[in-house]
Amino acid sequence: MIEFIHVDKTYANGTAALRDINLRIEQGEFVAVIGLSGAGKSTLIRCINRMHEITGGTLMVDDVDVAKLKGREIRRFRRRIGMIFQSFNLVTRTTVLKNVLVSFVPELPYWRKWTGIYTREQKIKALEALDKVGILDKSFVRVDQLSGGQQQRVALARTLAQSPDIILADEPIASLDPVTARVVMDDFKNINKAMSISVIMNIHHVDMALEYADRIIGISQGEVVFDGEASKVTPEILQHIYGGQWEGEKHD
Ligand SMILES: Nc1ncnc2c1ncn2[C@@H]1O[C@H](COP(=O)(O)OP(=O)(O)OP(=O)(O)O)[C@@H](O)[C@H]1O
Repeated sequence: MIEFIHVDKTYANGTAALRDINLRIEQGEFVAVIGLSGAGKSTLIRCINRMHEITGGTLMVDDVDVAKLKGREIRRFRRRIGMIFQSFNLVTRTTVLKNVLVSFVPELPYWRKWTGIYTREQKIKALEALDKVGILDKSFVRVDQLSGGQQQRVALARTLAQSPDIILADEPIASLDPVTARVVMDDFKNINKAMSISVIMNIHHVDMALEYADRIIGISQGEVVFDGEASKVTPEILQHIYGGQWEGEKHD
């Protein structure tokens, strides 16, 4: 469970990105965070794994008070939380399998880190993760020979291999065409449902958010202005979230 209790985030330059956020996200939910550019979506997501520090309130992940973690505890805590970015963050000049195996590096003993020797179990786990996202046949292909959608699936497999409880996804389909975006969203949904991994996704494609997520959190100027089931979202609610600037989905 993720719980925001009166959470504020003010950046060093004085920008108040999050104001008095109160949220409770249960294990296994698929949540889409929507709102105008600059509303605070990315900040909200990145506070959960402490890529950003909150400046007020309390943020709990299960029984962990995230702000109180120190040094090695932060690294251990982050192992439970996968992060997917718009830009995939892969090493493109090496194979798919090696990119997934990288997720085990923090667990390796010192000497194995340098030699890059992974155990049989780790290799099997990596291949299983690639199978789950449907690209097992690409395991020995170099990442730079894959399409954008396939690369995002490698990133997803890398995250899955670390057996996370939560996946944070920061605009994961922003650079993909609509057909490929749908394939990647299907992967997220399958993983969410089959493995009960919570997915918290910051997404600009409102139609995709409404179709795939169970719950929508609408953010405007750092505040939660809507929190409810995706099926209950109306054009009026979207107008409210987007400050009257909602004109329907643009497909480009
Ligand atoms: N490192 C930073 N330092 C100062 N201000 C920041 C920083 N990162 C974000 N901000 C500001 O905080 C506010 C929220 O930004 P954030 O990136 O969370 O919005 P967002 O809704 O994710 O936007 P987008 O959809 O464009 O990614 C914005 O006003 C932004 O300019």
